Amino acid sequence: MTRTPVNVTVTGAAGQIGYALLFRIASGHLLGPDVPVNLRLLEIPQGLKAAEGTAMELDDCAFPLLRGIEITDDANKAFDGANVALLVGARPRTKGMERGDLLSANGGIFKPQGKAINDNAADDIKVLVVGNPANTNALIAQAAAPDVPAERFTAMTRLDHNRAISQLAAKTGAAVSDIKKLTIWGNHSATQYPDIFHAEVAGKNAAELVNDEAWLADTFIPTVAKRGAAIIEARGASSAASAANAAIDHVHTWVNGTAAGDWTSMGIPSDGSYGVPEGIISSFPVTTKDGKYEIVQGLEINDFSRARIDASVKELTEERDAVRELGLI
Ligand SMILES: NC(=O)c1ccc[n+]([C@@H]2O[C@H](COP(=O)([O-])OP(=O)(O)OC[C@H]3O[C@@H](n4cnc5c(N)ncnc54)[C@H](O)[C@@H]3O)[C@@H](O)[C@H]2O)c1
Ligand SMILES: O=C(O)C[C@H](O)C(=O)O
Repeated sequence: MTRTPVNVTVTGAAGQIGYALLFRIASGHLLGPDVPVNLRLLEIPQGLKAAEGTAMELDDCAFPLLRGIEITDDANKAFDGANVALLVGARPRTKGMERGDLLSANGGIFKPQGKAINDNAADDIKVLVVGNPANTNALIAQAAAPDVPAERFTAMTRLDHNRAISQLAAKTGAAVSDIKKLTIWGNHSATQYPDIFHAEVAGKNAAELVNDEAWLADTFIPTVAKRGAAIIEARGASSAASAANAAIDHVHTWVNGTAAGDWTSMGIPSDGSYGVPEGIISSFPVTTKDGKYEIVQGLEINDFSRARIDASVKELTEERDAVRELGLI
């Protein structure tokens, strides 16, 4: 049976994440090995020529699943009929710059893109915001798209989730595939809280196995939360291949489901669960099935976790208030 191609729009297609992302989408890693795709690449006018070069390379791969590529600087065209939108294009943080500084610079990008999604995308559109500050950019885009169900707007904390798995595997000597039920709470920023109290390492509770609160507080949490800055310091540019990989993981899991006995982390509009104010886009533990996600309920939150979740949520509410004052939501 021939499947109808899925329209996947990528903004910032000529950037470094775009370059690491597009080839994996076209080769079937985003949606599955039997799902054909049409790529729509949105760039600013200065980025169009480089996007055309990337499209030439995509052609040269002769990917069987890639049915078409369109390149444009017009958001209405880029999101026309889009089923999946990866909002990557933004101004990356550079050395010494705090993510809060990016709010106004990036707000101007995500409001019009949210409106273009509202007016043009397919009814089943799923949006992942990667461009920083990702959670609040997702909120801006979502607020500009009142006709799209709010839960379709998500922000990427999967890179943080993957980083935390890798650090925990290194500490315990376990394989990454043995680590389950890890959670990133809050903002994709240095205040995020990677939580191992419910995580399992080969079926054993991770926090009990590690049994080292000093390592948790002084090594694990800061290493995961500041990894983005450490990569900028080392590479002179923000993470690209690992970010693209996490974007692939996020959408693949959203569409294809979480494995039994595991969950993932996604930045999603809060429904008030775990005391996170309704409406802000915060990272939660979620399971996914049939293209929908649900927050994992009933987890006991200890005092150590509560203080850290609250701190990250406070930052998110401050970002929301700031963009509200700027008239962006
Ligand atoms: N959420 C995460 O985990 C995570 C991880 C890594 C990077 N990021 C963020 O992803 C974003 C992109 O990173 P990058 O390294 O690819 O940056 P980059 O500068 O290499 O590429 C960004 C691209 O976006 C384009 N662009 C800018 N404004 C645009 C607009 N209005 N419409 C369409 N395209 C536009 C630029 O022309 C450029 O080609 C940054 O904000 C970065 O901080 C997020
Ligand atoms: O913080 C950044 O700008 C870098 C990126 O979000 C990352 O986590 O690698």
